[in-house]
Amino acid sequence: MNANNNGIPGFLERAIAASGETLATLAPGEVISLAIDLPGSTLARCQGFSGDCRWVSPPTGRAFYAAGKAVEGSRDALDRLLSQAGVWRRIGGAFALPLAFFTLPPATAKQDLSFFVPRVLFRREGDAWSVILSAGHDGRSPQEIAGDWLTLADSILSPAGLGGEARIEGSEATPDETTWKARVAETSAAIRHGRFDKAVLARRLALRLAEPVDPNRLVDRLAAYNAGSNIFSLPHGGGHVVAASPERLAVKKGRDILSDGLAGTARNAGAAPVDDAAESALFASAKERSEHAIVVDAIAADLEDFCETLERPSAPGFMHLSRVTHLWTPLSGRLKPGVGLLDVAERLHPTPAVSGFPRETALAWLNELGEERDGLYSGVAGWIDADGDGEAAVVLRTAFFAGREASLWAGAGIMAQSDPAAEWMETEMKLATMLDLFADK
Ligand SMILES: C=C(O[C@@H]1C=C(C(=O)O)C=C[C@H]1O)C(=O)O
Repeated sequence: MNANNNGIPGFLERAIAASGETLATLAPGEVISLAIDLPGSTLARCQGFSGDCRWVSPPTGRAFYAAGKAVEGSRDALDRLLSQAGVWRRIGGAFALPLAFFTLPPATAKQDLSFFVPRVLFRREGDAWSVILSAGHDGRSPQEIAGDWLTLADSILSPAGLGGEARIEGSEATPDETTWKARVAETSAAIRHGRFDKAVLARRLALRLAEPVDPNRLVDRLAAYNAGSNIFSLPHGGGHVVAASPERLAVKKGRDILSDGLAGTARNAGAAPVDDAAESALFASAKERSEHAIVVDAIAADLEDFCETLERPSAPGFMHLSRVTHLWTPLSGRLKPGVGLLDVAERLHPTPAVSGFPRETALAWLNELGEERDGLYSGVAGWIDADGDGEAAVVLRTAFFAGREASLWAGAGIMAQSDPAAEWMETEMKLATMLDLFADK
């Protein structure tokens, strides 16, 4: 066992042994989650975590470190788990509700929601730590399940692997700069002809790395520079999606719901915390303000259907990030009884911040231009607990890593008066969030 574990494995072994009889009753279709509050601050001294899934949210003091999949599936299966306590049996743990991770595809794709419940998940809420061990019915004996939990727990509590130096050997932009700028001009012309109001054009930067990198290390480094964002790494399509997302599509706690209207971008040079001139120009720009208003109006219209009350600030504020500043309008409401986080996320996604407006016309236009977003860029990633509370983030400032290949994406909201060179610069600044991971190598 790992030297940094501070007696956690022994503690887990005893807790698991006490639940052995319940494990033996696991029936087909059921999931059992054993939630154990961990003693004191032993985990705070841990020198890094591993695993194949993590979610870190510095502003809330929340972090999840997870490994394995106890069960996975689509929205129906997740609804069944969430709605029937008898199907997702929870044992122990004062506050440590079990949880699932879920994703929605990129704005331009049409797949459904998918989810998984990790086998082992360490959960931090401020100073409180717990571990949630989950198992689906797969024919294994209680002893085998227990052994697997302990092995995975031990692997998570090991510092992240070295994983090579993140040095870039080569890169390729698709489409190239000239083609992308021409697309921007074409899009603005289509808007002036009245086809739609806004479209979010994106582009890909493919990197070839000298060696594979450990996504866990990337998350740690992103957290150091993007402390206001949700930073995560999720297993996806044979690799990992890593992101530092500034945009919360939906956050639900009890019946309170929150959604970020985020659109309109200026540079944030990084030398000073805030670039005042760029910020004032952003606020004063008719183009940026209407691009922003389209997003806020669309989110508000969708939330109205779900909410008893909805609050919406009359003017946007600013969200300052490591490389850019955005116009930001947080909307908050009280949900009607029975409305779930997944209902809200599925309705809002994709917002005009990542697709355009009206949604279907803008998406048809992107399709015509041949934009095929990969990884989870402009999709959604989130977590939901057994009470139905959780968070859905828009997958932005992101890259998909598989072996030595990385695929980075960024986009910009195109309006009638867009300047192709300025929009290209905006995508460069957005890409820099992920490129900064490699800059000092
Ligand atoms: C599309 C992206 O970001 C979105 C688009 C923005 C804009 O057009 O101003 C700002 C924030 C995000 O909602 C991206 O990061 O790729």
